Amino acid sequence: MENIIEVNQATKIIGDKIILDNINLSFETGKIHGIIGRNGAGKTMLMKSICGLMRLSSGNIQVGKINLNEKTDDIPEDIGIIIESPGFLPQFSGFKNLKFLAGIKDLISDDEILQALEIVGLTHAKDLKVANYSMGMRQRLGLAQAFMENQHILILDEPMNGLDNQGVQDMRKLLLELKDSGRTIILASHTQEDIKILCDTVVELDHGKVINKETFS
Ligand SMILES: Nc1ncnc2c1ncn2[C@@H]1O[C@H](COP(=O)(O)OP(=O)(O)OP(=O)(O)O)[C@@H](O)[C@H]1O
Repeated sequence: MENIIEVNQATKIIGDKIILDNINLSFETGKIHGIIGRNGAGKTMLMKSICGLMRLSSGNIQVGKINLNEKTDDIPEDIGIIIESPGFLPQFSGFKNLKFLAGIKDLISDDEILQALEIVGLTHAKDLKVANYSMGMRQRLGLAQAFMENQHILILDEPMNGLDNQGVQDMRKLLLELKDSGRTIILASHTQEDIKILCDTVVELDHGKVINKETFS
């Protein structure tokens, strides 16, 4: 299998602080890749760099055909993202929120939005205001937003945050289904069990450095 993402000597310095320190990683297509590490290790910053939301100080990240380096402003199109809590407009329904977001790129139809809502189990709540969604429903809507335009890479920073036990089980099942549909998922988590159940590989960061890499399958 090919690697859909290659991180080469990626370094990020803010002020006098080294946030990412010469990171070299490759992420194989169609797998779930875990990123672990204590608070402040650099997980979110690495994910933001891969999405093109943060520019590297040196090194580069190849995402499909796009090369992200200290000079590029490109944002890879094929990436769906959950970083921090997904923000929605609470006064509008789940469907309207997705329609609004889909309207930015205008790539998908209402039917495709409805299909994404069905996959995450929100068909029954599609017309309910997001203000009345539970935390788990918002997380599901966040996931729908991340993959509804058929993005092949999903970057998910602690998507289980705030979910109850059932919500976590449902989210795990969804992530495995998305993997089975060919997506590549990068998942930051503080939960050992999520990593054990979901991930094919895991990388551990500490102080912006890779301190351990494992491949399970
Ligand atoms: N805008 C910023 N300016 C300067 N330093 C920052 C900025 N954002 C984050 N940092 C620092 O970068 C380091 C890595 O932060 P990051 O958010 O990637 O950690 P994390 O591994 O995701 O942690 P957590 O588990 O708490 O989410 C931390 O030391 C943090 O203080």
